[in-house]
Amino acid sequence: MPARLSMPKDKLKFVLLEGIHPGAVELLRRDGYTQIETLPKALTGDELIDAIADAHFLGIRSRTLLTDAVLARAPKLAAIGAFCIGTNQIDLRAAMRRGIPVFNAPFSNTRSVAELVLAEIVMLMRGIPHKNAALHRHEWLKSAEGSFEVRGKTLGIIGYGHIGTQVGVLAEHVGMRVVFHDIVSKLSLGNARQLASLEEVLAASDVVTLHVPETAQTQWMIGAAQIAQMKRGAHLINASRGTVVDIEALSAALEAGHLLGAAIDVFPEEPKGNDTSFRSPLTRFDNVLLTPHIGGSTAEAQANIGVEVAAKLLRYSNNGSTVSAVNFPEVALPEHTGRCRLLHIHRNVPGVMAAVNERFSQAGINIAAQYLRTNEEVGYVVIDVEADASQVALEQLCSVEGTIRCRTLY
Ligand SMILES: NC(=O)C1=CN([C@@H]2O[C@H](COP(=O)(O)OP(=O)(O)OC[C@H]3O[C@@H](n4cnc5c(N)ncnc54)[C@H](O)[C@@H]3O)[C@@H](O)[C@H]2O)C=CC1
Ligand SMILES: O=C(O)C(=O)COP(=O)(O)O
Repeated sequence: MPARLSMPKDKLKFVLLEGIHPGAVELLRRDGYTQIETLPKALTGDELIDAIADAHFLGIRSRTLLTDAVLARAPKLAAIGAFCIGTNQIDLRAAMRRGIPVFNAPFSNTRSVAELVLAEIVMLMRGIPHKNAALHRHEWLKSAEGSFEVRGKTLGIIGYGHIGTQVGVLAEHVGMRVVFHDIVSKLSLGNARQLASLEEVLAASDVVTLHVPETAQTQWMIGAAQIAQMKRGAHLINASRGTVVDIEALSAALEAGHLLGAAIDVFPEEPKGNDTSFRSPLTRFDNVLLTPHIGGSTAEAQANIGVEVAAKLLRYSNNGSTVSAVNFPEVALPEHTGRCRLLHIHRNVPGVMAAVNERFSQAGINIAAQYLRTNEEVGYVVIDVEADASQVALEQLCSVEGTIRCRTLY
């Protein structure tokens, strides 16, 4: 039996994990939603399953793993908000097949990451992490050895997307030369140059910074062989995903003095919250600047993300719009004042739309407007009918073969 949702706002439950900004809660409340549960950390296992068992909308950040098995335990889930950029923590295809659109904030924290990386470039080139650690141990290391200006040095950017391009622009402002590698041919900003391969960028750079998403291709893409291709005395920055760099290989290169330093913000395994301790082979190196995945954690970014993603969930809940969903056919919709709106998510197989229209016609329901978008696996059709036909229309829709999910908006 496909999921059928047709409820007033105060019956719809939002669960927001991982300390999502209060601005999101405020926006939802202002719109009339009252059932909003918030938690400051990520959940796993039974705790996660219990928390989302009766949720209609779920908000997470980078830490909550939503596998198909987890999604299967949330039968009422209508949409997911990733209050961050990365969506690798969600099985997007499984969510799509279950009729659940996923929304994120594709650039609300871009600038925050870029600023942090710029600061790290300067800190690393001056050997500050090492000198700072020494001073905390009462050791005075006044020396120019291993300390360089960034002006005239080469920055290599791997992944020249939203963040990579911003980093490049900021780095040029302090006089750096910028080269980059991307799997896609990209418009170079400023004087940045796209080189022919990853190897060329690694070999040319004094600092290499990673800004790729987590994919099958980027997993462990920087290992012993790639680090060996970097210049002796270069620095590595990773504020992308923890699985992009082989930490053992990085440790070995630091131990051997091949790399002079590193700044690492993301780790293969990260604590679920601030009440859990952090362990990494990198904690033993003074010349490694470690930060607890805070590239996007600024007041500005979090406030913007809170409002942006909450607004996308609201739009989907109130109006049915899936514009900017990362895993779903995108349907942009006008207001449906005075009418009833039906949302129907179905498997994209021949005959579904014919069956929908036939049933409406047989039941004498007049369709005021119809909007359809499909991708290779699912179709999303939104149908506006006169308000008094809503119940019959919903019955008809839900019984169409191929239906994944249907819902009414008033
Ligand atoms: N540390 C933190 O707090 C934050 C980390 N992030 C991470 O940064 C990543 C990048 O963010 P954006 O720049 O907004 O993403 P984006 O999608 O705008 O850019 C990613 C770029 O990487 C390229 N790329 C993909 N696979 C590649 C490969 N195998 N080799 C080379 N290039 C490849 C893409 O073509 C694209 O140009 C996010 O996916 C997220 O994982 C994002 C925000 C905050
Ligand atoms: O936006 C992203 O992809 C990030 O990595 C930031 O994650 P966070 O919201 O800090 O858990």
